Amino acid sequence: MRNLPALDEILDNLHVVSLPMSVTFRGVMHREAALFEGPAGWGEFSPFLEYGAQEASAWLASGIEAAWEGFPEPLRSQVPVNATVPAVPSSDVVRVLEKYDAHHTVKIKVAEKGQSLEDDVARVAEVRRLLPDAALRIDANAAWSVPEAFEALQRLSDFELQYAEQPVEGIEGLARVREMLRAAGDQTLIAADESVRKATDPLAVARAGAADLLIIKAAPLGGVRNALRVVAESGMPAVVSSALDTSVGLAAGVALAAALPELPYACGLGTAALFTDDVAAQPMRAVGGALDVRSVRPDPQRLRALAADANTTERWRERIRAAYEILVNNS
Ligand SMILES: O=C(O)CCC(=O)c1ccccc1C(=O)O
Ligand SMILES: [Mg+2]
Repeated sequence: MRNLPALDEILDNLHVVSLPMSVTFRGVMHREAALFEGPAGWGEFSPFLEYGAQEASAWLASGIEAAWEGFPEPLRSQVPVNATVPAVPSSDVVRVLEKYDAHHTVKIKVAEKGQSLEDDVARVAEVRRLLPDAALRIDANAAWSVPEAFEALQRLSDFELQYAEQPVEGIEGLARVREMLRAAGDQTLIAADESVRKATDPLAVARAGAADLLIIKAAPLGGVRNALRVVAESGMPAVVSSALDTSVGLAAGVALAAALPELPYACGLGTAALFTDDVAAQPMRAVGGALDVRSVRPDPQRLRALAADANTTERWRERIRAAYEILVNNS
């Protein structure tokens, strides 16, 4: 990436925070993130704890873009967002939906470890019962096998899903599920997420024709400009999403959604609703099911109140050093 700041410019002004959540997501009740300020604004570095330095380096490039370059010109002033329902028991669906102020589009997590297809069907059925007119999508995070995905999507087709996100692992898997559905007369759209953001080549899915849609996230794709390039080169419809970011990271997602020539789907940028506290005085919270396109700066008092402990902070500083090393070697 161009204009890499010095490592100390990032580390000297680093704020590591731990945000409390009101519902478990990816098995955790807290989300850790490192935030830093540069001449263009604030950037976020929040790769998940199990990610290695190579994968994390794209997230650092994204934070550096936000803080040192800023974002491209927006083409719209608001972006629609979906509500996200984690893999909760169906009896908790009402409580989760109440956290969102609008429900035109809902993404439901499925295929969680330790749960059954019946749990997923019950959760989706409950959302559909409560919201007969909403657009519903599911996300399996690559957890089904091909036969499991085929069975699950056939069972779920009664609920008229807008699309199914990463039902199985891998580009071939996606292509196979899609073919099996089409052969059975099922037109459910398939979206690729992990096969874009964790792939060495984010365009391989598009080239293989393995999916109908791409899920596009600023941080794992190395920033807003890189993500825009992936969408343009793919020639595919894109859905902008995020990764349980703080409001600083969500602002990058919003900037990406705002700069895309076409935005045919509501964005997965509504997850600030799942936190009980956030770094900004005015968090990136949707109003009327949409987010305003704007910059976010953390509130110093909130940064102090949400600061992670010394060990956690040192662990994040070390992750930044390792990720930075990779960016330097690639530049
Ligand atoms: O897209 C959304 O609605 C919210 C974001 C989301 O689901 C997510 C959040 C953290 C990590 C992975 C994912 C994912 O899309 O797989
Ligand atoms: Mg996903």
